[in-house]
This record gives sequence, C-alpha cells and structure tokens, in this order.
Amino acid sequence: MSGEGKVFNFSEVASHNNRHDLWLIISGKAISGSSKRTTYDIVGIEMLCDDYIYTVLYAHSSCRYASLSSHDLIAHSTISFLRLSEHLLYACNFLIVVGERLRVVSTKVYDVTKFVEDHPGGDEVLLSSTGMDATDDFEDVGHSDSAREMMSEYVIGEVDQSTVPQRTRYKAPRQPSYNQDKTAEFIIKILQFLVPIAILGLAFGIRLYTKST
Ligand code: HEM
Repeated sequence: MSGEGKVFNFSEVASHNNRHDLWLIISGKAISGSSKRTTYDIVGIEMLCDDYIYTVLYAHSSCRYASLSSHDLIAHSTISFLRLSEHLLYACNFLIVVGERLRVVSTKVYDVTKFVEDHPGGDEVLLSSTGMDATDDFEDVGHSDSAREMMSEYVIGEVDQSTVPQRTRYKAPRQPSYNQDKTAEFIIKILQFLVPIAILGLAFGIRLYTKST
C-alpha cells in the first residue's frame, strides 16, 4: 500500500489502460445497516437509485412471493442496479428484490498490472474495466471476501471524484412501437393498386372515344 494517500486525476488513471500497465477505479462501499431496506415491489424499481445493491432471489414464475419457500428459489446473487434493470427487461422468472443502501467510503485506484494474468475472472474483463469507474462491474460479479482482501495489495491511491465523468443513469430502452406511422406505407399500397386501374380505365375510355368518333 505504498502509494496510499495519493490522489489521482481521472484522466491520469484512465491512461494506464493496457495489460502491461493497468489501473482500475473501484469504490469501496459500506452497507449502512440503519437504512437497510427491503422491497418486494419490482414495479417501482426504476425509481430506486444507483447506490443500492440488490440481493435478488430468482423464483419460478408460477410462485407467488407470499408463499415462497427456499425450495422455490433458483438462485441468489447480489447485483447492481444496471444488471437488475436488464433482468427486469429480459427475465421471465419472478424476482424478489432486497435492496440494501450502500455508502461510498472511498474511490480507490488499483494498479493491477501484476495481477492481470492471474485474475481468476480472466484478463479481458480487467482490460475492459479501465477508463471508467469499474465498481458496478466488480460488484456485479459478487466477488468473495478473500477477493476483497486481496485488493489492498494493489491499492495505489484514490481518485479525485471531481474529475470522474458523471455516470449516465440507466434508462430502459423503449419497446418498439408497432403502430409507428404506418400511414405512408398504407398510401403506397393503395397507390400501387389504384394507379394500374386508373391507367387501364383511361386506355379503355380513349379506345371507346376513338371508336365512337
Ligand atoms: C483489484 C481488483 C480485483 C481483484 C483483486 C479481483 C479478484 C478476483 C478473484 C479472487 C476472483 C475469484 C472469485 C472470488 O474469489 O470472488 C475473481 C473472479 C472474477 N472477477 Fe475479479 N477481481 C478484481 C476486479 C475485477 C473487475 C474490475 C472485474 C470486472 C468485471 C472482475 C471480474 C471477475 C469475474 C468475471 C470473475 C469470475 C467470476 C466467476 O467465475 O464466478 N474482477 N476476481
């Protein structure tokens, strides 16, 4: 922890972004027990904010949460808001969400150059976590306590929060609307049908006229 106490600028951290020189930004977060909250209502999830970490219990869609037994639960994991939103969009399973309030205690910079090759999750994930606040990616994986203890070996300082670009809030993509302006399409179809009939009618009219004269 030789460099602890050093404060880096975001762009400086972001410039160490290759496998021979790799720095990561990961926030240390503490779960504050007092504001721990539980919600079983996934309808209002978009209103919940980023600094919650969610324990998600996946259950068969046929179960109602009121009568859930541990037997009904398929999996249990801790994921961030972003990942949770994806689940809400794509999962057909019923979800129970338990949110816990997190407090950012520090946003640390880790020099993981020596660890890249040995990272059990592979080098690619670490490389793709550079140049950004990698906290959510780190938390999404649900790293073990021993992984968290290892982190102290690599900490070299903190990042100056004011230099870190604001993270954009996740917005669920809008479902494509199927009745998006179909009027033009309809008019073209009608014209495709009417124009040949009009030409035929005109030709027929001309022929009748020339015959009679
Ligand atoms: C200093 C930073 C990091 C350390 C010390 C670290 C350490 C570890 C360790 C020890 C494991 C084995 C599983 C465990 O004990 O939890 C692991 C797995 C993993 N890590 Fe990291 N990690 C770091 C950062 C990251 C980041 C930024 C990502 C980005 C997504 C990441 C993604 C993964 C993945 C995908 C796995 C595999 C999980 C699995 O197979 O279940 N790690 N990491």
